[in-house]
Amino acid sequence: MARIDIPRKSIYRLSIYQRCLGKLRENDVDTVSSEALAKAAGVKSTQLRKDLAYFGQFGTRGLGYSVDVLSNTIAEVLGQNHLQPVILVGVGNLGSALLRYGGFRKEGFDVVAAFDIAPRGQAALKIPILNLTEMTRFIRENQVKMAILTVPASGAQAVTNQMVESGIQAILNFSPTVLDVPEHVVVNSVDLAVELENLSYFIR
Ligand SMILES: NC(=O)c1ccc[n+]([C@@H]2O[C@H](COP(=O)([O-])OP(=O)(O)OC[C@H]3O[C@@H](n4cnc5c(N)ncnc54)[C@H](O)[C@@H]3O)[C@@H](O)[C@H]2O)c1
Repeated sequence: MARIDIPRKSIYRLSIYQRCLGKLRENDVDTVSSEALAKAAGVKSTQLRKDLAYFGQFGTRGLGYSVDVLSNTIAEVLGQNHLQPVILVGVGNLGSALLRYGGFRKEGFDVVAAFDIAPRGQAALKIPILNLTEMTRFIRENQVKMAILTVPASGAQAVTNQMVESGIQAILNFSPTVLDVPEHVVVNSVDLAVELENLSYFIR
């Protein structure tokens, strides 16, 4: 499957479809029409069909999609069939708040360790908080491919370089800086200020 040719927004929407399918599963619903699933996901049904067409032929005309088959396929595409190990770097206010959140595991992500230049023991966090000097060895030994970056902007690029050299291929970046990474590495940046700014436009 040529992942490269699939638009990133389609991959985002797969996660949204997967959440809707999860709710249908909880309610013991076996099949769903593309219109109903699209409506639940907040997209047009043409968009849904186009997104799913990247991954094969689903659904039967008039019958809709099998909730189980579609959900399992999306899980496979998104790599949710096994727990994905993730590390976090920068255990300050934001980093430790994220580490205290226990919900990533049920979404398929296992935050296995966190790193800091000045690690402080935080028993409540339940995972090892290690010195940054141990990061490369840890990533290689545990074949970690994903990282969450919550260091100050000044250190973000250097940490990123070290992560990428060690084998990290996907970074969820909270640092307010544009990261320079090689082509095979994907960065998703989150900036709550941008989101707030966008909302503030609509309340005028
Ligand atoms: N994207 C967002 O919406 C959003 C929201 C809040 C904060 N942030 C950003 O997240 C980052 C962290 O914010 P915070 O409030 O948690 O800061 P903080 O100062 O509380 O924590 C930063 C932590 O990173 C560690 N650190 C510093 N340099 C490091 C390095 N080179 N390698 C490893 N660890 C290092 C520090 O020891 C500290 O524990 C900042 O860049 C901030 O701007 C982003």
